Amino acid sequence: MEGGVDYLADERKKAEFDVQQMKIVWAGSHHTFEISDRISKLVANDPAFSKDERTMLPRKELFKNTLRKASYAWKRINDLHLSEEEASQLRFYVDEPAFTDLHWGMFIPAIKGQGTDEQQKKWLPLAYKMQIIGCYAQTELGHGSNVQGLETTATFDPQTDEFVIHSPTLTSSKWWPGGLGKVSTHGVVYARLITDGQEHGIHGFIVQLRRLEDHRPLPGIIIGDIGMKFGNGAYNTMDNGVLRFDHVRIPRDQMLMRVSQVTRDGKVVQSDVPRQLVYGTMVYVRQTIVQDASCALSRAVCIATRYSAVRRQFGSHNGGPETQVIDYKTQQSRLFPLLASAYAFRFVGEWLKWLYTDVTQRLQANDFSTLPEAHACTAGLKSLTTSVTADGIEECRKLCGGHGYLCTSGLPELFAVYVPACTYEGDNIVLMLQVARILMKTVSQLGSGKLPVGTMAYMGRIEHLLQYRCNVQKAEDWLNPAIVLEAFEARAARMSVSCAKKLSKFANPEEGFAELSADLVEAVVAHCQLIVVSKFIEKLQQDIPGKGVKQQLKVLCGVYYLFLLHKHQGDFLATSCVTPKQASLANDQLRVLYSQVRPNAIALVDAFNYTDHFLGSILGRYDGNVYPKLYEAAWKDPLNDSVVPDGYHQYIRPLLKQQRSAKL
Ligand SMILES: CC/C=C\C/C=C\C/C=C\C/C=C\C/C=C\C/C=C\CCCCC(=O)SCCNC(=O)CCNC(=O)[C@H](O)C(C)(C)COP(=O)(O)OP(=O)(O)OC[C@H]1O[C@@H](n2cnc3c(N)ncnc32)[C@H](O)[C@@H]1OP(=O)(O)O
Ligand SMILES: Cc1cc2nc3c(=O)[nH]c(=O)nc-3n(C[C@H](O)[C@H](O)[C@H](O)COP(=O)(O)OP(=O)(O)OC[C@H]3O[C@@H](n4cnc5c(N)ncnc54)[C@H](O)[C@@H]3O)c2cc1C
Repeated sequence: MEGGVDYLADERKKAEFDVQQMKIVWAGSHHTFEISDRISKLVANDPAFSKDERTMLPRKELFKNTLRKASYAWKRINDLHLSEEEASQLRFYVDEPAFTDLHWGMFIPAIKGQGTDEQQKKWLPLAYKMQIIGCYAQTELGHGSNVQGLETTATFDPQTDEFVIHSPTLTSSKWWPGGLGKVSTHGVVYARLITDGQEHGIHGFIVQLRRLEDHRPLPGIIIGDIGMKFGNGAYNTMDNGVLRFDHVRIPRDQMLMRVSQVTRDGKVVQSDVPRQLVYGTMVYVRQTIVQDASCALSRAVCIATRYSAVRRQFGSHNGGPETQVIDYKTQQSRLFPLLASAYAFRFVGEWLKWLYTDVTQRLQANDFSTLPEAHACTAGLKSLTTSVTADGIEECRKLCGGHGYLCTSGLPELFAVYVPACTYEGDNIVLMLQVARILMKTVSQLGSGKLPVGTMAYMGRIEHLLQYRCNVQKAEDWLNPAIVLEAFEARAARMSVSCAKKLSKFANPEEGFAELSADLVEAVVAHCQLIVVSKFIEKLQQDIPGKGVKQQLKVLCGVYYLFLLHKHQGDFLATSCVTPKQASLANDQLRVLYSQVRPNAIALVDAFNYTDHFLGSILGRYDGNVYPKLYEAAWKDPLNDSVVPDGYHQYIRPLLKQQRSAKL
């Protein structure tokens, strides 16, 4: 803290709950809090992990710096004998996208999920020790969303017992895989399997890309980086790559064979495992992306909340201090729903992690029954949470006024790094449409006696939900979770049923689906919001220790669902789930809740336990010492290295001279 002064101390004194206990709720457990707290400080206190100049560095220097940090991080992980959990926290707090994300986050999970026991035994030890570095090479120049449209081929050659990996067209070039451009030695490459002239769909293959001796591409391989991406610094620390194969040969046992096997004589044998498991790595990563959304949103909210308490504009009485901008109701109505969303996404992310772990255990026991539920939840929640988070970061920038636009606010880089989350791991609309298919299938089966399960179980009460009338009579009734849940269930069910009815009028269901796709996406949003609301309410049913902690979470939960109700009141009114009067009462109650959040706002963002290093924001500093630090930082800009700028003699002086002579 600057000179020990805490400019936000008065704000911190207003807190009505035990912040330390809230930190544990946010972290998930004492255990995860302890690891996250220790590792974040370890990173923050190590100058080798400084990120001060990231937005100023030219690409080559930026990238080399990322390599240095990744290699140093690996050294620290080994020197300190960190566990897998600690190592992953260390990478997280280093806070710089790098090839290691894809190595640990996709390459290894792909081998674990789609490789046979022997393949895992052979490849995983090498990958765990980073003796090989891998990427996930699925997307191509011509196709990303449409995985079945990928063009790279893997043709089995029975003569040599090898696959021939080939890029037959320009559009079949692999394009986008992170870590591919300059670093990876290996990739899990997705390609169309061809044996004996017949196609057998998309499969994953482990392909060596670069020589381990000198890092040069293997014969037949062209490989490079795809170029600069959005923003300074930001995601440009990542070497997203392009890759082409010219008849590259790999041994047969490098096809990932858990889902299907190719025998020595070229026969394709399907195992009991459903073919969708080829998409399994994406399910895993989508689930981590939901958890990551709460991190990114909470970061932006932490910056905007602290700065809103520091910043004063207008409202001085008799020469007294001006009003803190956080006290403006408009500021609260934009900021507090995002604060509540950060907590909501945290809890739904926690639940999704549980769901994913449960599905994985079932898969190991050959129980595939919950795979569609896992697919629907990860796809839908990934879309919902990343869209809200990307928009939320931008809203936080606006909430910080002009200073939010400075790189030193941390918000521009956070936005630039985050916004591709709406696209990678499945374009958000494409994923919503996947959920729409599952919703429509569920509605169509309602009369058949097959009861919907999991997050679709509410559809089983369809008769009741179609008859439902909300009985809210006064604003406080909206604090009753049972009333809220039913209103959200009825809205989601009615929107789905309405789409299903319209769909049934089309002779060709695919045509109908395409025609109604915008309405379907709205129905999916309603369904996914219901999941988030219900998981927040479930969280509140747990035993949550700590003075005032549960009460604060109840307030945030109320803010979350009432804000949604207000924002989407068109849906609620059009489906007759609430009356105009009830919608207005919901908004009255929302204002009451905002005033309850206000004294706790700073403590609620302190509970994220972010170090100043991780936040990387002068506006979000823990001590609130914003102005002197902004002023100081301006002088560090390279443009201020000299009083007279480079180019003065060439461009400014002749201009000024010309104006002088024109006047004379
Ligand atoms: C990665 C980093 C992770 C951790 C790093 C560690 C530390 C860092 C710290 C924190 C980071 C935390 C989080 C991550 C943050 C950053 C991430 C960093 C980098 C990002 C990497 C991004 C990588 C990629 O983008 S990889 C490429 C992803 N590509 C896609 O997602 C493509 C999208 N398209 C598809 O999924 C499919 O093609 C489709 C589903 C749209 C269509 O498929 P198909 O043509 O087969 O069509 P359908 O007929 O519709 O479907 C057939 C049936 O299959 C079912 N289905 C579809 N998908 C799945 C699935 N995934 N699982 C199960 N089932 C599925 C479908 O329902 C149909 O079923 P039915 O019963 O027959 O009807
Ligand atoms: C930063 C970043 C990192 C990435 N990392 C990797 C990686 O490591 N490995 C990898 O393999 N890939 C990676 N990708 C690729 C990524 O997975 C794809 O870009 C993503 O899946 C979207 O596919 P697309 O680019 O084909 O989009 P497109 O499908 O071309 O989308 C373009 C537009 O068309 C719309 N659209 C497409 N299909 C439909 C439809 N059926 N109905 C309605 N609208 C539709 C979309 O909504 C979108 O608006 C990365 C991408 C980015 C941006």
